[in-house]
Amino acid sequence: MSDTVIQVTGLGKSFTRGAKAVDGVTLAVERGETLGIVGESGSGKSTLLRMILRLIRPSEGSVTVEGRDVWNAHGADLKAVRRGMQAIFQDPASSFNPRQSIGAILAAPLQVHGIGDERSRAALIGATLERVGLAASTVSRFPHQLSGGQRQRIAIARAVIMKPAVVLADEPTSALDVSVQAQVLQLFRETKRELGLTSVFVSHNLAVIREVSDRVAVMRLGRVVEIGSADEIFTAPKSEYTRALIDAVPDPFRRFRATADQRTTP
Ligand SMILES: Nc1ncnc2c1ncn2[C@@H]1O[C@H](COP(=O)(O)OP(=O)(O)OP(=O)(O)O)[C@@H](O)[C@H]1O
Repeated sequence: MSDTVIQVTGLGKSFTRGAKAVDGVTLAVERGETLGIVGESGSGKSTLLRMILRLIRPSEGSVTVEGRDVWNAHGADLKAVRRGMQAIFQDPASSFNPRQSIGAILAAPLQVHGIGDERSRAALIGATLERVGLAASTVSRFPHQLSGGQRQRIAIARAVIMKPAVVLADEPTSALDVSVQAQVLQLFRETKRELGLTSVFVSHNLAVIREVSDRVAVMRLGRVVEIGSADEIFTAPKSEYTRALIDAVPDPFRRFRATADQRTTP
């Protein structure tokens, strides 16, 4: 049975100058799945994600999350929308207050939403740090004292501590070294599975998208040119554009494509 968590319908955005950044996008994300959004720089991935997140107001179309109209919610509904949807961005250094300890950074959303008392919040923060592979003593540290990978672990902790239904990630590993990137992606996947989260994951990096996605939407010039299971997209892309994107990736993927071609050749 389908259980749609995010429904995007006819979503578009025109900035004052230039062509439409996002142009008539319709898609659905089912409970527990990760939809990867891939495409070249400027294809509209971040704008689409930010419209879902209620950060950029759409010029047209609608977004519902768990049945709530994100852009027309008020009062308790709006609070539920905000709480139910958390984000992870590329560079947490810029989204963390450098003067706040990690403990304060993780406590802030709980305080804003009036969750728990000081004691239960401290326990939850400790457990969440453990979940993301960091020592409980990290609470007394500051963002600049952590590595890029550790900061992204904090970003994941800050997102999941709210027990959201949905996590939206925009290039969360793009600023990290490849080996650290792999660890953070693995943590993202594990956390997502354990908590049953629904997610949308934006990246220009096909290898990253393949690693995390159940389904993949390929964007070009503000539109979705192709959407399908990760396997379909990577082994049997329907659109010429997707094929060209995959072929443009060096080595491992070219080999991968070659194998797929052999499989489809009688
Ligand atoms: N605030 C803004 N004002 C004007 N134009 C914008 C704004 N934000 C984005 N754009 C334009 O909208 C288009 C889509 O940008 P967007 O950042 O969504 O693409 P993207 O696929 O996420 O690219 P990247 O990977 O480089 O972030 C681009 O042409 C961009 O220049």
